[in-house]
Amino acid sequence: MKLAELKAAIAGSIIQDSVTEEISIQGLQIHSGLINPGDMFVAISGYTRDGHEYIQEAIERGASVIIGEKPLQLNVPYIQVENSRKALPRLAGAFYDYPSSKHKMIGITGTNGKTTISYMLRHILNYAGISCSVFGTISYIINGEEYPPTNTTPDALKLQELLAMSNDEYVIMEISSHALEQSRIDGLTLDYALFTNLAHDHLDYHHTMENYFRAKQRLFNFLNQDGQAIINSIDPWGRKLTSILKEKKVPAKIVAKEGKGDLLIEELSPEGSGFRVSLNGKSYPVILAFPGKHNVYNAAMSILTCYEAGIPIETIIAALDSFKGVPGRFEMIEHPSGARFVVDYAHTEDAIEYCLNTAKEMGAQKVTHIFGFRGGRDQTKRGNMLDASLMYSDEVYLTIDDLNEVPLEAMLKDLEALKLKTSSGRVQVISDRTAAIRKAWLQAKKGDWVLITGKGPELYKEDFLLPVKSDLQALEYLNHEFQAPYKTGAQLQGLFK
Ligand SMILES: CC(=O)N[C@H]1[C@@H](OP(=O)(O)OP(=O)(O)OC[C@H]2O[C@@H](n3ccc(=O)[nH]c3=O)[C@H](O)[C@@H]2O)O[C@H](CO)[C@@H](O)[C@@H]1O[C@H](C)C(=O)N[C@@H](C)C(=O)N[C@H](CCC(=O)O)C(=O)O
Ligand SMILES: Nc1ncnc2c1ncn2[C@@H]1O[C@H](COP(=O)(O)OP(=O)(O)OP(=O)(O)O)[C@@H](O)[C@H]1O
Repeated sequence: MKLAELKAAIAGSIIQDSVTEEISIQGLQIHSGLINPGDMFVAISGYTRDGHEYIQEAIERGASVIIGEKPLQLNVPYIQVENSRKALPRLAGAFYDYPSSKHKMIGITGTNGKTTISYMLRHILNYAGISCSVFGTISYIINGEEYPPTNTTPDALKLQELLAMSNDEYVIMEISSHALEQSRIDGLTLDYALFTNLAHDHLDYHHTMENYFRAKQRLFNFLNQDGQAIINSIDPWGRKLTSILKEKKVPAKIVAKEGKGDLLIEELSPEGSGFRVSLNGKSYPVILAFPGKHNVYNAAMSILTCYEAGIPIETIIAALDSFKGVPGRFEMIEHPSGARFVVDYAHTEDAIEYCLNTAKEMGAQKVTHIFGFRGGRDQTKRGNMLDASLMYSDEVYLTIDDLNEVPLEAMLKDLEALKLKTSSGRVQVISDRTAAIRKAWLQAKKGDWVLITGKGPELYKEDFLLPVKSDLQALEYLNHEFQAPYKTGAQLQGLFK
């Protein structure tokens, strides 16, 4: 691509431009280590590092043009812009020929439910014969192929590259508040923008709930002219957003339980697997083999979005009937005794409440909750998460999700301090996550439910006692070992010491 075309995309934000000759740009990169000869390198001042410090490496690797935001004299063509992070989506959009315009775009934001809704939407669209890509926390699915994700929302460069790769009609994107703050989706226009809910999370980054909410609101600036907001107004922040959008005259459709709404949830069965929705004055029964009231709300958001996209309601309901669930979200495993083990990705107070409450409503007689925290991230939510856990469980094993470079001793000290604060006598700190799972496995009896939350399908970053890499693998391992006929109880005890 010609440099002139890329410069046109950032015209207005150029401060200094030493390049007069026409240059052909082979590729665009933000990481110096990925530069090939003839590429443009965009230096970004980051949160942990400064991309400008890697310009020399980029030049050595053959970068032909550098974009940055500092006044520099270089021996290669250099363009100084006001803000490199904001210039990046414009450059990337132009480089990949504005690929979002070739797709119907659905963006989903909110603290919880984004992944679940994106999987439900994909399932319904596919059922209706419509192809779609998904970019989110679990994976990037494009043209039917799965790719490991970098971030929940990819950076602006990766995002445009993925959009260009996709031949799918629809693209469903989870859009994190970080992405909205960091201009990752600048330049996109959305056909549908969904808001699920807001709960205490990521305050290490946003500091206050109001800031966090403001970041989420930005999503609705990306709606195209005919675009449609879809809001879960069962959530109080959703109701607040509805009023804000109304004032701004942004067209919004509303999911509600009672009162006014474009889709009303009626007659919710206690554990949530069966419910009715009312839409356009008609009432429809929906069967969802994926438990939890929270998943009813997710299904309602998906139904309304697909309905707005023109899929017949009968098709949508038939599709949901065969929806099997989402990896690591309320995944149930039966213990040989008949006890239930559940692996779930809950990592906020409200998600814990929903999950534990679902177990109660499904008949749990005793609930053991195994959960932990990620080192270095929002620590202000920990106490509330433990309170929520104690409200709905009989026994809590506090453990770790991953250390994230925090020393184990420091993490254990925090866990012990939390335990002391509760003074409930129902909390045990077990630093090794798999030891906690094993303890619960050995004690489980019919009627017991054990919920293991926080990691979902994610792989462990630490090495634990059991030779496994995830919560689900730990359960498979225990199931296998304890059913293997040639091992005596004593041998097994030895194995796990
Ligand atoms: C705090 C944060 O959000 N950081 C994000 C940010 O990183 P950054 O730009 O500050 O990167 P940096 O490491 O400081 O480096 C600065 C620049 O130097 C460049 N560099 C660096 C090293 C080198 O050798 N050469 C080089 O050129 C880098 O490519 C970068 O351009 O921009 C990067 C590109 O978009 C993101 O990958 C990165 O996400 C980090 C990994 C992260 O953990 N982010 C989390 C907080 C996040 O974004 N999470 C949300 C989901 C939240 C949720 O709902 O659960 C998400 O969307 O994933
Ligand atoms: N609508 C909802 N309301 C509250 N909690 C929910 C809702 N949907 C899912 N959850 C809980 O949140 C967890 C994460 O769900 P999901 O992965 O769908 O959310 P997410 O927004 O994609 O989260 P993340 O961005 O952290 O990946 C689930 O395992 C469940 O415990």
